[in-house]
Amino acid sequence: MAEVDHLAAERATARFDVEEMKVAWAGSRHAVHVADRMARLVASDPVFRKDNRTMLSRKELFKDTLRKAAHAWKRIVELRLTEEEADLLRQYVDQPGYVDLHWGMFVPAIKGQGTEEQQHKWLPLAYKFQIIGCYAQTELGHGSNVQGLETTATFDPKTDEFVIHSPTLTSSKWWPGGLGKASTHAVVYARLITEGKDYGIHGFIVQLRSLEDHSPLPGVTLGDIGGKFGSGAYNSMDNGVLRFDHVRIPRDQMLMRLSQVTREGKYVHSNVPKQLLYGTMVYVRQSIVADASKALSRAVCIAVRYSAVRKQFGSQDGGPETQVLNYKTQQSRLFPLLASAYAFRFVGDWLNWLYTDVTQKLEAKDFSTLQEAHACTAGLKAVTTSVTADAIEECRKLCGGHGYLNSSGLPELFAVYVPACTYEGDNVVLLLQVARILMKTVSQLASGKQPVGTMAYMGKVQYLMQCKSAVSSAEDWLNPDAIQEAFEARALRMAVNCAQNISQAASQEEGFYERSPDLLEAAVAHIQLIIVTKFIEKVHQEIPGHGVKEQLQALCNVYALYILHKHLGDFLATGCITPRQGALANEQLGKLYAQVRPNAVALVDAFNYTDHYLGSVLGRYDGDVYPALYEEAWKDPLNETVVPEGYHEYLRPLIKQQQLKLSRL
Ligand SMILES: CC/C=C\C/C=C\C/C=C\C/C=C\CC/C=C/C(=O)SCCNC(=O)CCNC(=O)[C@H](O)C(C)(C)COP(=O)(O)OP(=O)(O)OC[C@H]1O[C@@H](n2cnc3c(N)ncnc32)[C@H](O)[C@@H]1OP(=O)(O)O
Ligand SMILES: Cc1cc2nc3c(=O)[nH]c(=O)nc-3n(C[C@H](O)[C@H](O)[C@H](O)COP(=O)(O)OP(=O)(O)OC[C@H]3O[C@@H](n4cnc5c(N)ncnc54)[C@H](O)[C@@H]3O)c2cc1C
Repeated sequence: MAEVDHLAAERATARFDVEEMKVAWAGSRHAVHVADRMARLVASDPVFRKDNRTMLSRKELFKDTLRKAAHAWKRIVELRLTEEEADLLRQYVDQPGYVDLHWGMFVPAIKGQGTEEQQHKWLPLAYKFQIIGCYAQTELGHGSNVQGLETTATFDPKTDEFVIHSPTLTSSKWWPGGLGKASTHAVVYARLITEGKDYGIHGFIVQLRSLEDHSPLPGVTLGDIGGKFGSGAYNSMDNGVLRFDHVRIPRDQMLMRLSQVTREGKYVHSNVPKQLLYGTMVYVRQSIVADASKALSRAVCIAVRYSAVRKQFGSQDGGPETQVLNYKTQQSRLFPLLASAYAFRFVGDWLNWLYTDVTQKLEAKDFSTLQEAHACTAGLKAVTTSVTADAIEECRKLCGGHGYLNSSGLPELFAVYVPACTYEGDNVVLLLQVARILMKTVSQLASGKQPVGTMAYMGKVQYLMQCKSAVSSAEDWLNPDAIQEAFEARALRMAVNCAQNISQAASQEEGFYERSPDLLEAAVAHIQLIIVTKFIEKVHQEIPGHGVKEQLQALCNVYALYILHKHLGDFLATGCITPRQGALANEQLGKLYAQVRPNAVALVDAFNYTDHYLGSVLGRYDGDVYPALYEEAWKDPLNETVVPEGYHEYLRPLIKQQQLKLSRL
């Protein structure tokens, strides 16, 4: 706890129990305690220091990542941490590295697509780090179009092996994290060819490097793909390139849970949907939604605390300067982001529940919710990451000039975060998947088929296509039913409009192609409806703690009315609300901001982030920003010498030359 709390006055104005809000945010009292313990464990360990990260060269940064990963593993083993604790510890170490892909994709790919026998063989090795794995799907020529991958895995019945080969330059694996320098193994996605026939993409476990000296195995060419956006940031990750020259692996290293190749080379597909091959991506997409709320809440925490500390301009009578957080413009930019952080947190929890539920159903051979899981993970991944990336940049601007300094933590957070809009599925490509499912659902309405899950509202088509909002005062917008109906009507009408336009095209495919910009917007409207709905449902639950429910209610309304205001064109164009009702929503939004203002600092305190995890002099818990900024500046390598290197070569001769010229005048 800080000795001098420059934000004490702010904390004193909070009208709710912050400790109970921590529980609402984390999900349970247990979750708060575990997270707290792990965060402090990391913060107090000098090996996990990260304040100098942006000043390291790529090589130093990579070595630092290896050191931190090894140290984290040592602590996990020494302290006998549970899986939950270990995951949190890695999260608080907060440095992208090969372990993310090892635990996050390699292990889940084997769990999801390997037979029991294969899991039995490979998982213990992975669990003990006797092998390190990555997920090698994307190629130089194709990422989004998975069916377009070119790497081949040709079965050779003579030796009972697959021959893995990269036939072209564009078939080189390109991007997999952990591949460049660290991984010994990969799950490689390749076209399976047997008995002369191409059966499409399948996963194979392939060893890449020697377990003795880490050198590439014969036929394997691999390395790092080079520096990436920003200093520090994602450059700690060794995203890699990989080519195979007829590399042989035993037949039983094909992941055979979904389909098999027999000893004779016969291809057998189990009676399951082929999309289960994409299961690892679905799993990671749902984790990315939870991750979005973490990244967004970090940025918002920095911007809110700093905005409470920072003062600009005085009152007209020469009184004290105004905290920038008191400016209505600052509030209207910042509070929707604060509300979005909470919204993403709760929708992330719900998505995690949905994913678990679908997984259990799949194990019981019930595939009925597969489409729902795909639409929700793809759509929520796309919307939450796009919003978060933009929001981090907005938080940088909200912090003025100081936000541009590395010591604010925001440039690095942005650089680390933006690829989330691309990896695990480009956001536009994923939203078009949602749109495809929306169009399918609309086309089935006429046949009387009742949509289910998050599409169920479309079943109310008769009503939602013609309903008119009953809102007649700003307060009416506090009614969750009014919000829900407006969002449902907007999403449905946008989808139906798209479907009608597509039906006028020469073919469904051509119509979809022509209307894809509108389809994107319809998909976003549908996903925003899900986020609003899940927030409303959360607030309807019993939530203990003085004032906690009221604050969440206010944030829920901020989120919904902000989206309504931002996308007013959609709501008006589809006739769901009138311009007057739009203006009333904006009026209500202003009142809600005033309600959030005294609680803002406490609402970000409830994220319970240590100063180490935040990594920002502007976001310090104690608000003592200026001495910290001043001190940080002196740590820059440029300040190691008073006179800079290069002075004698470049500055002195220049100055002297000018002096000489002047003296000749
Ligand atoms: C590792 C991190 C761990 C934890 C995360 C925690 C925090 C995150 C922090 C950091 C993350 C760290 C690192 C990131 C690592 C990144 C890794 C990667 O990027 S791996 C590579 C990912 N690649 C992609 O995502 C590719 C995107 N493309 C696709 O998914 C598909 O090709 C696409 C869906 C676009 C198209 O597929 P295609 O087969 O061509 O199908 P089509 O459109 O015709 O659809 C056919 C049919 O299938 C249905 N469908 C498609 N996808 C799925 C799915 N996933 N599940 C279920 N069903 C699916 C589709 O709806 C259609 O159905 P119908 O036939 O119409 O019924
Ligand atoms: C930091 C990072 C880490 C990664 N880690 C891994 C990893 O561990 N393993 C792995 O296998 N891969 C990894 N990837 C690769 C990643 O999954 C792909 O980059 C991603 O799926 C996007 O594919 P792409 O690069 O082919 O983009 P492209 O598909 O080439 O996208 C280029 C543009 O085309 C547009 N576009 C493409 N198709 C369509 C369409 N049908 N309709 C409309 N517009 C379209 C996109 O919206 C985009 O604007 C990583 C990528 C990054 C950046």
